[in-house]
Amino acid sequence: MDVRSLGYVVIESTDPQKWLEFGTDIIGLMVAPAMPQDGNVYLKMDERPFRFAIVKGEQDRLLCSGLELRSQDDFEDAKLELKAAGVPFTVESDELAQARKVKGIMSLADPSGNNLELYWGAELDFGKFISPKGISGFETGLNGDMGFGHAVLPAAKLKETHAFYTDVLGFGDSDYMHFKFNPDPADPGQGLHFMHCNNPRHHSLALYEDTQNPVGCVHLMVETLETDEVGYCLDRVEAAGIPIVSTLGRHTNDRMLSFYMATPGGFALEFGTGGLQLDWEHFTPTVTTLPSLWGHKFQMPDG
Ligand SMILES: Cc1ccc(O)c(O)c1CC[C@@H]1C(=O)CC[C@]2(C)C(=O)CC[C@@H]12
Ligand SMILES: [Fe+2]
Repeated sequence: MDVRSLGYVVIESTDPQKWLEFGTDIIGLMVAPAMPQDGNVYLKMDERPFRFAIVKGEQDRLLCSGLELRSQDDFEDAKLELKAAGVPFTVESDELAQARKVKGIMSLADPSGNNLELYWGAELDFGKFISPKGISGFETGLNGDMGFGHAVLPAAKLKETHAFYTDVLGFGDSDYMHFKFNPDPADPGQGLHFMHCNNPRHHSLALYEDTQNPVGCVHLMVETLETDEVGYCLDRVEAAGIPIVSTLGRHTNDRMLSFYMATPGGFALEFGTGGLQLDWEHFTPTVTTLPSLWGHKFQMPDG
C-alpha cells in the first residue's frame, strides 16, 4: 500500500468549543470557512479545507486518523491488500466522504485498536489560510501532500501493530527508541517505532508501547515554517496557563525544534519547526538511544 500522508484527524470532544478556542487562540489555526455548519468544529492550516475535525461526544479522545491515498486505483488496490491480509474494513458512505471533503473512505482499526480512515480524492479548495495569530504557514508540503504533521499513537500490542503498519499499510521504518522509566527489572520498558509514509517527513506516525492510554493518542505534531512561531506559541501557552508537557528542545532523529503542551483532548500537541525532510531511497533506518539533543524535559504523569 502506498499511503502518502497523515491528512487529518477526527477528535471527539465533550466540549468542542474548547478546541475551537485552543486551536485558534493558542495554535493559530483558522476556523475552516468552507466547512458545513454542522455543529462540528473544523480547523484549517493550509490549502486543504480542514485538517482537524472536532465532533461532540461523550469522551475526550482521538477518534480516528485519516491516511491519504493518491488515487481511486490505489484505493481499490488497498481493499484487495486488506482482504488478502485478513484485515476487516468498512467502505464508508458517500455522505461521510462528503463531510470529510474526500471522494472515498474506508475505515479500519490497527491491532491496538486505533481507528483509521484510508481515503482518496482529497479536495483542495485553496482557501487562503489566514492565521488568527499571524502565523505565515505550516509545513505541509506542496498542495498539502506532506500531511498536517505526525501522530504518536498508543500501541499496547507494539510488535503486531508495527507489523501491521509496515507489512500491510506499507509504512517504512525511520527510527526506533526504547525507554525505561521504571527501574524495576520486571518492567521491560517501552518501545517507540517512528515510521514514514510516502512523503519526506521523518515520521508521519509513531507507535508508543503505551498500555494505559484512555484518549487514543500520545501526541499530535504540527510544524510551522518559521522558528519564531514556536517561541510566540510558547508565550501564548504560558500566558493562558496551559500545562507544558515538555519544555523546548531539539529531537535527535528528526532534528525538530519543538515543545509540547496539553490539549483539551487529554493528549499532547507538539508544536515544532525545522524537521528533517528525507529522501527515503537513500535513508537507512536508525536505532536511537537519546530522544533529544538538548531540552525536552517531559513532565512525567507521576511527577
Ligand atoms: C523522541 C522523539 C523524537 C521525535 C518526536 O517527534 C517525538 O515526539 C519524540 C518524543 C516521543 C515520546 C513521546 O511522545 C511520549 C513521551 C516520551 C516517551 C518521553 O518521555 C521522551 C520521548 C517521548
Ligand atoms: Fe513527536
